[in-house]
Amino acid sequence: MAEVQDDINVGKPVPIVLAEEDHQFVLDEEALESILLKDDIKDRNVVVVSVAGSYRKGKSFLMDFVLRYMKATYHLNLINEDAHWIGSDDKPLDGFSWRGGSDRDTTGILMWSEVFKATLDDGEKVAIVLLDTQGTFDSESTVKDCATVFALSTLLSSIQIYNLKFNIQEDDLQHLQLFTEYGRLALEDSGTKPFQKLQFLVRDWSFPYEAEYGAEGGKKILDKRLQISDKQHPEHQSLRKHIKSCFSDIGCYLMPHPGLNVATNPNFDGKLSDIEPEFKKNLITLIPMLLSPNKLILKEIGGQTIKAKELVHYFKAYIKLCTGAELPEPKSMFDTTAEANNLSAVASAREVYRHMMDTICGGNRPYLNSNTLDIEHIRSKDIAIEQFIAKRKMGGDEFSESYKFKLENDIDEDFLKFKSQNESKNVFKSARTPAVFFSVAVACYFISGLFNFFGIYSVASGINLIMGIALLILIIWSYIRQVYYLNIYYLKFKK
Ligand SMILES: Nc1nc2c(ncn2[C@@H]2O[C@H](COP(=O)(O)OP(=O)(O)OP(=O)(O)O)[C@@H](O)[C@H]2O)c(=O)[nH]1
Ligand SMILES: [Mg+2]
Repeated sequence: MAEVQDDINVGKPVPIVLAEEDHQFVLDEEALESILLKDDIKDRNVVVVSVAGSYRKGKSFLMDFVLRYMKATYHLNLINEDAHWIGSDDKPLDGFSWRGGSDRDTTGILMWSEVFKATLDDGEKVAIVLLDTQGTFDSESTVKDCATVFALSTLLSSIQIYNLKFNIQEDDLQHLQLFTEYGRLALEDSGTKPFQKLQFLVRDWSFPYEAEYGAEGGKKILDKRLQISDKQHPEHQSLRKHIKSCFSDIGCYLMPHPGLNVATNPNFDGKLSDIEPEFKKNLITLIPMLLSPNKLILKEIGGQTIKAKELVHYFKAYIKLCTGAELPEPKSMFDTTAEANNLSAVASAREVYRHMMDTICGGNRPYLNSNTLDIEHIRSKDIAIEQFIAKRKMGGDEFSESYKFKLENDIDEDFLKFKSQNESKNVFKSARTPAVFFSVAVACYFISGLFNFFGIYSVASGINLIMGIALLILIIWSYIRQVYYLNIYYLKFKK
């Protein structure tokens, strides 16, 4: 066993996606290439295992046991020695950095420097990559940060472990929906399920009398949580449909509590002797269940397996997409609700303005002089803005200030339309065009008469021609105007 333990010291966690101070994520291409473009790795198809979920819930701790399994199974070929991979009782746990305490530890995305080589049952030689990720919802990360890390790791992994504590709650599913939707936006729709295996992992499951620890119990709970029925609110139904449509395989495992030493002792260093035997027993079931050679899932994108060297390109492409301006910014539930409140208040206030102006200077109202129109505009605008301010909205005055500004702009835009509609009703102005052609025709008539009088018939007939053209244009102009107004009245009537 000492052999297994010592060998764990080979390899180290390498930050691949770095979290910068200004909430930007940067890919360390050199580090990524140094791991994935090794000669003996780059042409192998990859299996990518990642863990994600909220911060301080034992993700890195779990990945270190995964590492022990990987070392023993794929490095030392101890496949048949069942539980031996877990190591001796007195060895501290190391690998990906983990620790106690309430502040976040892991940031960005880390990749284990050693890629494990495995041979599948059909003889195919593959490479296994391990990722540990920054926890979501710590006090320093924005919703966008959380969505970026979660989406990236889901996009790039073939097995995503969704690490939860105590239970699968509705908000866990809502966050999963938000983050996977964000990831799905980055993908082109290929008509297939965009992601592969999602493994819910419920830590500190406290109700074994209801559903036993392990995958069987997990399935019971998962089926219950993801069940869709007609009695459910449509919001709950669509959430569940969304999750099911995103992953080709979804499983759940219920883990027992690891004991008070693990959870509360500041000097706990990961020794198995300090961990509850039930927890250890379940680690021995869980990890091979996901990662033994016959359980490995090759990473696929758009139905195609991916080689290690290609994974480098996907990392580059996805990070560019997730950090660029193309994707909409995911927001907190509060911001989203406050925004929706404010936008609907803007829309109804704008409607008030439009309605008032319509009754004053709408299509079927007579022409108003521009002074009166300006006064009516200011009056209607004031009433609309008062209504916007009076409407109850989430987010407070400061939040709604920018929406008030938007309302003012929208109203000013509407006013320009009302103004030009009003102008078109000005008989003097609208008669300007036909008047010009009419005058040309009358002038031509007299001038050609003059030339006829002096017997210069050729010039007179040229001028007659111009007169004819002017009259023709006049007729076409009146026809077009008539059709235009008939259309407007028809559309209004239809509304
Ligand atoms: N209650 C409980 N604590 C655990 C479990 N597994 C690990 N821990 C403890 O949880 C603490 C945090 O472990 P980490 O692995 O660093 O947690 P993390 O999720 O990686 O945290 P971040 O990197 O900050 O996101 C440590 O004190 C572990 O001893 C578990 O299953 N249950
Ligand atoms: Mg961690």
